[in-house]
Amino acid sequence: MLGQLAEQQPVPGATILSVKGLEVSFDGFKALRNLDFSLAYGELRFLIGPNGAGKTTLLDVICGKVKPSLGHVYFKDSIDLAKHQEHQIAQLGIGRKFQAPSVFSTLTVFENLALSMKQKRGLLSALWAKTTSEQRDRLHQRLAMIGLQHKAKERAGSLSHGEKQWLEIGMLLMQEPDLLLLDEPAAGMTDSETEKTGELLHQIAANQTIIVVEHDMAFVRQFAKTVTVLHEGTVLREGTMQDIQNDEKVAEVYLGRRVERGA
Ligand SMILES: Nc1ncnc2c1ncn2[C@@H]1O[C@H](COP(=O)(O)OP(=O)(O)OP(=O)(O)O)[C@@H](O)[C@H]1O
Repeated sequence: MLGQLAEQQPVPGATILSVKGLEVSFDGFKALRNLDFSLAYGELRFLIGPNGAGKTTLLDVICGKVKPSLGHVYFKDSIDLAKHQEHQIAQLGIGRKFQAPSVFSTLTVFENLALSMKQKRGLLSALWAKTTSEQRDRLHQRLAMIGLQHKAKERAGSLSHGEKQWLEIGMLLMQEPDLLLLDEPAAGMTDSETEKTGELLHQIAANQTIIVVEHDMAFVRQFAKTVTVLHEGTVLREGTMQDIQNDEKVAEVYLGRRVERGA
């Protein structure tokens, strides 16, 4: 059942995720309130907002970590995500990456990717099993995409922070998710790593849909097409970065709250 749903074909321009009237309550405190949000296949959507706006909570609801008290979250039209557990949602095609990179540091870059491949085998058998030529092709494609071909045989622990982040994105991609949820993917990166990360996100968005939670406004300005601004648990504004930058209400909620990089 889960597998069948996950294999539905994407319809270009159609909605992959639809959130309506979402409310999340933590001991009576409404972290999200009456939140509506929708996303089309192939979008690269940036989610911004001041501290405590509800960005992480929204991602937590989408990946099943937090359950809503009201409203609904539909994936690919008919899948009610609130009814599924976190591991089922991952199988349905939603991949989440948290801010800190988590890779197997004593394994090589290639082994980390191979372990993450979508497969029915367990972790250990996946490590020892021979990869097929089709699988090896996929692994090399991903290695090239994340720019780590030359480091395939190096231990992941020896990579720079930025490289570890790309490796983890590559590992997520090996699961072939339709929707990726990324939490501040460029945090702590050098300027050139940040640039490469933005380019990588655009490459990924050619085939998959991405939501990026981001605080770095210079990064958002450079790479975002559509931005959703959250404030006090609901959507304050949505539009192009230019619209958002010229919006008085957005300026007001940000004012004095954060020193922006490159602002
Ligand atoms: N498990 C929890 N229990 C109680 N309150 C929580 C919990 N998780 C989040 N909150 C509260 O919900 C609100 C939204 O938090 P959330 O982490 O989603 O915001 P955010 O926009 O991601 O903020 P930041 O940019 O600082 O990470 C905050 O006031 C936070 O303190």
